[in-house]
Amino acid sequence: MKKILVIHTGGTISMKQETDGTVTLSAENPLLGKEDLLPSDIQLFEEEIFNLPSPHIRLEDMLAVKRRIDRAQEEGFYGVVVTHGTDTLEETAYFLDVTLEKRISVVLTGAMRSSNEIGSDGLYNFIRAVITAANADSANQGVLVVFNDEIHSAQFVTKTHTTNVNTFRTPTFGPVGLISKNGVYFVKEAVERQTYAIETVAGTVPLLKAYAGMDGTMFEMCLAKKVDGLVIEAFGAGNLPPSTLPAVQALIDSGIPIALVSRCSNGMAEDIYDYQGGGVGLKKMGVMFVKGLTGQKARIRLIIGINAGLSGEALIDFMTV
Ligand SMILES: NC(=O)C[C@H](N)C(=O)O
Repeated sequence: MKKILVIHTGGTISMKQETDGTVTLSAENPLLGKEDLLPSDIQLFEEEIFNLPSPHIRLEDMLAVKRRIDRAQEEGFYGVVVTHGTDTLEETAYFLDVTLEKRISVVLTGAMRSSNEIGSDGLYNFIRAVITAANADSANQGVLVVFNDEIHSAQFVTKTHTTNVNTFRTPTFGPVGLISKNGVYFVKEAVERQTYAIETVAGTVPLLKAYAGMDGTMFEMCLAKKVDGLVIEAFGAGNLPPSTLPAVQALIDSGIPIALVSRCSNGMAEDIYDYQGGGVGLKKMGVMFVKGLTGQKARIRLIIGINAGLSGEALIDFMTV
């Protein structure tokens, strides 16, 4: 028997549609008691640790999920499935990927259509996630996200569509595997990663997106608020308008770590352009170029780095791997 722990956290997968078309929290989780739909060698243990729409999920909640999975590893579970709202699912998945010293499979899933909507994807995704968690190859992968018969790594997956069931994509690198009618197939090996077992998630780390004509106002506000770190979604390969530079420099001078990603949905930020505001100058100023992560994941990473006590060169190494 393969014992799989299911941690329900809420989201559309556990919601229902009202007669007026609005979608709300359901008092009873519609996924409970579906073991009959699974292969007979899988035994489910389900816990509803919260029932939150995922815009309500905080870093503290992600830490609570991580701690429950730590215990599950000690309790001898074969794997863990986390059901979660899709809005912030990628952030929780990435948080777990960087903080869990993982020895068993960990799979996140959710739904785009609530439990009683026509074509609801919740139960289907749930069953496929459990089957993936029970697969022998899944433990060797990082934290996984299963949607619509695709398996994605937590590191690069992102929600790309507001309502489509095929919303979770991995833009630059593609999925790591798929679930067919007969089995689970991985086509990529997991990238070697170092994990950081943090105990706190303190700190204010805003995320700013660059736009044409941006000036230093938002950066000055961050300085005035004494933020603990900042993530910038810069243009293209990693560039900013010249008018932001004095404020960016002031933040760096006051010791606030700044990480930079691209606002493009494909590729990675690099120091290529050597004009005013270009990546070459930003890197020389001390801005950390993060490879391939979205802004929201770079923010999770910077908070983890800060709470792991990293600073200076160690923080740069952690952020720029
Ligand atoms: N599809 C979903 O789960 C979206 C919902 N707003 C949530 O994240 O909780």
